[in-house]
Amino acid sequence: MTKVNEQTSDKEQTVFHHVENRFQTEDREIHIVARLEEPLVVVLGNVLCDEECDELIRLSKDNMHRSKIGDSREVNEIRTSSSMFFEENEHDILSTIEKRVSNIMNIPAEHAEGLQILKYTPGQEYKAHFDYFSATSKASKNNRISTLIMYLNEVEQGGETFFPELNFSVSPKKGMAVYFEYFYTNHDLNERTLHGGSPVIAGEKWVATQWMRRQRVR
Ligand SMILES: O=C(O)CCC(=O)C(=O)O
Ligand SMILES: [Fe+2]
Repeated sequence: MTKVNEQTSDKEQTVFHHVENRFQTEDREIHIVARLEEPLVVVLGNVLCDEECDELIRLSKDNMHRSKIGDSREVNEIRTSSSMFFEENEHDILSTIEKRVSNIMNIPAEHAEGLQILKYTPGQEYKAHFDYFSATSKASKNNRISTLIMYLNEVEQGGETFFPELNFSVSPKKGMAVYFEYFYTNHDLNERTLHGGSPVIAGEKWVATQWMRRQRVR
């Protein structure tokens, strides 16, 4: 009993500081649709307008490559989708979105990796994984601390973002997003952010993923 009490009073610090049902970024009102407290997972609405979603897909369409993961950058069966990264501010629309995402995640844009676009066709998936790098990898010196996955289209069937340790999944909905963070001192909490993309059953699935690093990257 005492132990449980100790744990609740030692609630971990979070970076995401929005508590209202709706909050304002420089250019857009964002809606909080659902939240889980520890680890913090927040479902957000009204993150991108339809035109921004369409434009991100249009701009990346011709540059999609079979996804590579990890330090070795090898093609791996863990992720069967196609992907690409934008360079920072490569297009006007990116700087707008970059600022908004930085507001939402409450981390300066200098900590942001290039926005990643992922495309899944039927049968393609992203098996359960962590977004942070393992302590033994070079990249962990400036590790990722939080993720925002933005849904760019309506998926006919399948393609949920699932969190197996939390018994929780988010169905893709155009313009919405899911946020989570994993820099907690309690490593069990970080490990509970295990997540993946379920196989798409019908239609295509497009997402834009923003990862934030602990220190600046530019
Ligand atoms: O496609 C999804 O729902 C998950 C994507 C993901 O986990 C990632 O980009 O790190
Ligand atoms: Fe991920």
